[in-house]
Amino acid sequence: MTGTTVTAEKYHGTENDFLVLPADAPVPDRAAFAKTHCDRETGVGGERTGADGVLFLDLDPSASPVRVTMTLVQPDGSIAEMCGNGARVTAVWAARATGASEVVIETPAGDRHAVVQSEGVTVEMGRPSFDPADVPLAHDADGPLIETDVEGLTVTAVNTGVPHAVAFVDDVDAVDLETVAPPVRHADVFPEGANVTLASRASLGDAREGAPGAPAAFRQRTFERGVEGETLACGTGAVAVVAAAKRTGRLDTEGPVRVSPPGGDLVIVVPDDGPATLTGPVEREFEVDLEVPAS
Ligand SMILES: N[C@@H](CCC[C@H](N)C(=O)O)C(=O)O
Repeated sequence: MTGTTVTAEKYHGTENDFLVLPADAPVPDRAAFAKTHCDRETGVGGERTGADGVLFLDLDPSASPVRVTMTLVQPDGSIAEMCGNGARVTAVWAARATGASEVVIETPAGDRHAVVQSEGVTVEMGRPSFDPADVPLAHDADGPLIETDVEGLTVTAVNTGVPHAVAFVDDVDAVDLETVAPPVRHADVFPEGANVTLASRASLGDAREGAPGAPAAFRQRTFERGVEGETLACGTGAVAVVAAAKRTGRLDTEGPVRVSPPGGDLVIVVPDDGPATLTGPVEREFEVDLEVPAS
């Protein structure tokens, strides 16, 4: 350790939790910073020790709408192309800094438009793609991967900013995700790896008190690449559930769908021909001074 500290903020979106730092914070080795402070046993303190990643945010308040470049450094030091819950956190962070309710978030997966309202933050998530080149799938894959066995799990592969292998099961809680997911996450068919997302139908009666109403509902669990474990929510995963449900004939709607990971409730819209949206709550937890590891 150098003895240098930086002030970070801790946020979560439906319990997918992140440290947030301005991009010009003096952190020469971002991967080392994320590995140190995201560790679930020895990382940053708080209600839950550690975090699911560090968001380095570069704000341009003079743009109209304001723009933020979002870089998510994950607990293993990798950089994710997109993060739905991280984008919601980014939008709230930018709104607090500028007073703006509309924010454009620049990500490696493209620009994402976000709107911050008291009832939740909505992020435009782009169009889900099943195209093998977009997921991406291995070059010898002969078409999209739809309801296909991969390492014992029947999955549908879709890119919603990052790759997801979605498996529909009777009960997400009955699956030992930490055992089932790693072979799929590392399967040869996914040359860049994949997040592994489980989904099962939920009845509307399962809605938590105060949850936004929606005509169809799924429960969701996701094992995330980069975290290398289950997170309490995954926004790109929630969009992947709805996109895969439509693609496999389980759902036929352009309207809102409630998707409930363990950390809360999200509302997803996947139009037949247009960008998906993700809506959900964001909370700012605290501010903390953290040591910067030597580079
Ligand atoms: N939690 C995120 C997804 C973050 C990226 C993922 N771990 C990957 O590497 O693909 C979300 O809310 O979308």
